[in-house]
Amino acid sequence: MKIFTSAQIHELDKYTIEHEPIDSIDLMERAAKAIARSIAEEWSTATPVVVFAGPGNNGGDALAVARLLAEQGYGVSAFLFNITGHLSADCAANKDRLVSVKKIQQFIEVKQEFDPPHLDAGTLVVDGLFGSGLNKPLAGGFASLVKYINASPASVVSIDVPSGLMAEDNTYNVRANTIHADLTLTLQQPKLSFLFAENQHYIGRLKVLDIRISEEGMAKTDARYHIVDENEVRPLLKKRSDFAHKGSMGNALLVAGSYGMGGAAVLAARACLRAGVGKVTVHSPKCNSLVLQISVPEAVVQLDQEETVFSEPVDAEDYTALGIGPGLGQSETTAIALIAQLRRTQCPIVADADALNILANHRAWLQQLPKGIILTPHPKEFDRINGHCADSYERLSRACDMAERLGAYIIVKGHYSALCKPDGHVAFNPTGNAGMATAGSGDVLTGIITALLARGYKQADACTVGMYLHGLAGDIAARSLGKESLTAGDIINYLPQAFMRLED
Ligand SMILES: NC(=O)C1=CN([C@@H]2O[C@H](COP(=O)(O)OP(=O)(O)OC[C@H]3O[C@@H](n4cnc5c(N)ncnc54)[C@H](OP(=O)(O)O)[C@@H]3O)[C@@H](O)[C@H]2O)[C@@H](O)CC1
Ligand SMILES: [K+]
Repeated sequence: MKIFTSAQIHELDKYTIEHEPIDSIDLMERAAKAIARSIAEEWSTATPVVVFAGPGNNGGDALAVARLLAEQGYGVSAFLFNITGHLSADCAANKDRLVSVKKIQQFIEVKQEFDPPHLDAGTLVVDGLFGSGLNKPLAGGFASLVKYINASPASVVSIDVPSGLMAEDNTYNVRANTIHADLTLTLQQPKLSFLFAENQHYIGRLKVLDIRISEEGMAKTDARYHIVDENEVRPLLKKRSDFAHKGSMGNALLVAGSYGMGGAAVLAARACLRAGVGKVTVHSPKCNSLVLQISVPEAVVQLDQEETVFSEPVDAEDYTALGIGPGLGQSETTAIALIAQLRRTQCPIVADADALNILANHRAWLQQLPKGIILTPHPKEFDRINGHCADSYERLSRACDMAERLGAYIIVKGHYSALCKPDGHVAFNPTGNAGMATAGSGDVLTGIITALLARGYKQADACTVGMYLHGLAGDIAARSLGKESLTAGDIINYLPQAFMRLED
């Protein structure tokens, strides 16, 4: 699903009006009907409803919803904030329609002074102050109103966007002046800012309402961001030839593990095998010899000359992919071996965990990374490499810049892991759950992506399929085991079911 920016949504709105064709007031009515329907599904007509409408089309939606709910028998009070004396055309038209409906309990157009209504726990507030047209932080009376609503025990439904939240960049926004919704009914598609962890408590539950924005318009519009779905992943999966043998299914090299961190190498190797690779070799310090041989008998173990750390680059000529970093440690010996390994390796590479921490300690080396390298930082690792980011939007923007600058694929891991590609596009992964926030989960992802690269998937496809499978395996595991008890090993154990689901 493409994620359009506010400016693009505005254009698509116009495109739909011109090409469907439909009058803009009728498109608003379509949106309002979908919103009123969703409200009626959850709140009975016994619920007192207080609607707060702003001067733009978000307010227009809200006034139309007020009318529709009043017609259905709800007790509705509506407040329209017209401080500047200017309403959008469709907001003004809906004001007139609302006033002409005699069923509304109370309608007040606020021009100056405002005496807020009492909001108790049984009240439903419909927040239609601002949507995708918010262009600066809320201040003054609007900020006070938002704080008043947030402090009340009432339930809050936000139309399209919780008022005060920008649809994309909230880096310079005033977060205290943002509605905390229980439910956000967003139109057509989630907004970019909804995908960021720090915004979840403003949005509450999210429901996306289809208002039939022109399919043709959406297909024609290039979106920088999109959310991956199963239909995109299925055709990317490589079929196994009946004549496959282990030599034709990829030869992966994992450079992983140090003293006390042999488990990371084990997890990456097991995940790599479960992701369908023909052969895996694990290069690890001598101390991990036994643990690897016993835990992953399918893997070839290649021992470093050192007892406890990775110290010498490996000849990677015969391998079809390299995964490097899990449990590697950050000793200076390892750092030097790492950069030498990255420089001399010709096959596709995924670098994770301590490989990223080492790069963070030697930022000048970033320029020497081979083009097409895949980096898989979690937010803290990314900030270590790139410098502190104030929020997820800033981190995403910087990750995009870095991906373009280095010609790299950067997966910033999170609830919606974001794959930033060198061409500036970003793919968000929708699978996965909070149970996967557990040690070793990242090592498993590294193993999966290494396997896919080794099998011949292009970098972007290996990342997309790898993220999706990793999350899907975690989701299937969580259904059987619950989120609390989920371990990284469980993600590996459920990979077969994830593959089978996609191959169905
Ligand atoms: N395709 C779709 O998805 C459809 C979308 N629809 C709906 O349209 C909504 C977008 O409507 P919109 O463009 O009119 O913007 P909206 O959010 O109402 O605000 C604009 C007004 O707010 C003002 N303003 C801005 N910031 C401010 C601030 N900090 N403090 C004070 N004022 C501020 C701004 O004034 P300005 O600064 O421009 O003078 C302007 O007056 C969208 O969210 C959805 O609900 C549906 O109807 C149908 C199809
Ligand atoms: K809103």
